[in-house]
Amino acid sequence: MSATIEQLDTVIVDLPTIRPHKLSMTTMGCQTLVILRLTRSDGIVGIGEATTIGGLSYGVESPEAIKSAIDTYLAPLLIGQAAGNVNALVALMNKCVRGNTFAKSAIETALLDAQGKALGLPISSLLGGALTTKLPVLWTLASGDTSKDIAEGEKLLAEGRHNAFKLKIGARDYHTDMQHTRAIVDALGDRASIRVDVNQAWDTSTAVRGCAELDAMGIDLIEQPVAAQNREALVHLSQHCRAAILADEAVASSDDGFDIARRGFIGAYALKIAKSGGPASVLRLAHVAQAAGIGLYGGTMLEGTVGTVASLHAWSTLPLQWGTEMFGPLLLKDDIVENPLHFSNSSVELPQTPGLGVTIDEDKLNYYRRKE
Ligand SMILES: O=C(O)C[C@H]1C=CC(=O)O1
Ligand SMILES: [Mn+2]
Repeated sequence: MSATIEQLDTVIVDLPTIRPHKLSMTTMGCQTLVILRLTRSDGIVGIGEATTIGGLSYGVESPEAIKSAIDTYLAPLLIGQAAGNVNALVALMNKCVRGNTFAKSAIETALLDAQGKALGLPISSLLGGALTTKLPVLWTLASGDTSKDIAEGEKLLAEGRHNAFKLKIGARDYHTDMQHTRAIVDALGDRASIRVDVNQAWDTSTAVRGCAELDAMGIDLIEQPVAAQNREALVHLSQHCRAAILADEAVASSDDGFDIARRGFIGAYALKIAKSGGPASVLRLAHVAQAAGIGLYGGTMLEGTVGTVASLHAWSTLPLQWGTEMFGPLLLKDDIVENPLHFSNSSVELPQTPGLGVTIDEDKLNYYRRKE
C-alpha cells in the first residue's frame, strides 16, 4: 500500500543575522523561519521551510500567518492523502486554498524531501535532473554604511567566497544612493560584477533617470526599480536600458511571467520558491521565461539552509544566465541543520543524498524555536 500523509508539524524559528541587513522597506537583525515536518505512514519525515523578510514588510504572508495557514487549513486538507504524488497534492492545495504560496512552498518542499527519501533520489532528480551540482552565489552588501560595505566586499573577494555583489538601494534619497553605488563600483567594480536592487522604491521618472545613471556607472543588473504593479515602466526600462532589468516583486506566478513577457519585457526573472509555491511549482514560471527568451536568476527570500537547498535543487535543473543569490545561511549567525552547505569559489555545492540532503539538528531547533 502506498504511504499516506499522517501529520504536519510547524515551528517558528528566530535566528539572529551576522549584521543588520538594510533593504528599502526594512532593516533585518533577525530572520524568522517557519520549519515544517511532514510525517508519512511509512515513517518517512520530509522537511520544508517557509521564510519571508521583515514580518509583513516584504510579502503578504507573515511567519505567524504561514504557520496558521498550514496548521488550520492545509494540514487537515492533506492528512490521509496519498503522499507520493506531488502534482496531485499541489493541485488539491491550489483548488482549496487561494494564494498562500509561502506556506504551500514549505509543504511542496517537505513532500519532495519525503518522496526523494522514499525513492533514494535527490529532489533535483525528481524534478528531471540537475544540469550542474555547483551553482554560482553572489553576496548582498547591505550594512547601510558605504565604507563597511566596501570592507566587507574586499574581505569576501580576498577569501574568494564571492565575485558578484548586489547592493540594496532605495531606502535613502536618490543622491545618497548614487554616491554609495558609485563608491562601491569604484572600489570593487574592476574585480566583481556589481548589481543593485531598488526593491520597488522609485517612481517611473526617477527610475528612467536612475537606470541611465547606473548604466553609465557600469552596473550589470538593476532589480525591481519600480513598484511591482508598474509593469509598463518595467517593460519600458528593460527595452531602453543597456543594463539588464531583473523583475523580482513583479513576478511570482507563471501568469505574471506570461503577462510581463507578452508586454515585451526583455530582462530576467528572479525566481523564488516562496513566490511561486515551491521548488516544483516555480519551474512553470521558469519555463514561461525560457519560452519568451527572458533570462533566469535563482532568487532568495533570505531563507535558512532548508529553504536554500530546496531552491538550489530547482535552480540546478535550469540554465541560469544570472546565477543565484542563495547566500541566506551565510547571513545567519547559526544554523539549525547538522550538515551546513559548502560555499567556496563564488559557488555552493548541491547535496546529492536523497531528498533535500539536509538533516535538522534537533538541539539547535529547540534552542532557536519561538517559545509561545
Ligand atoms: O531580493 C530581494 O528583494 C530580497 C533579498 C534577496 C537578497 C537580499 O539581500 O534580499
Ligand atoms: Mn529583490
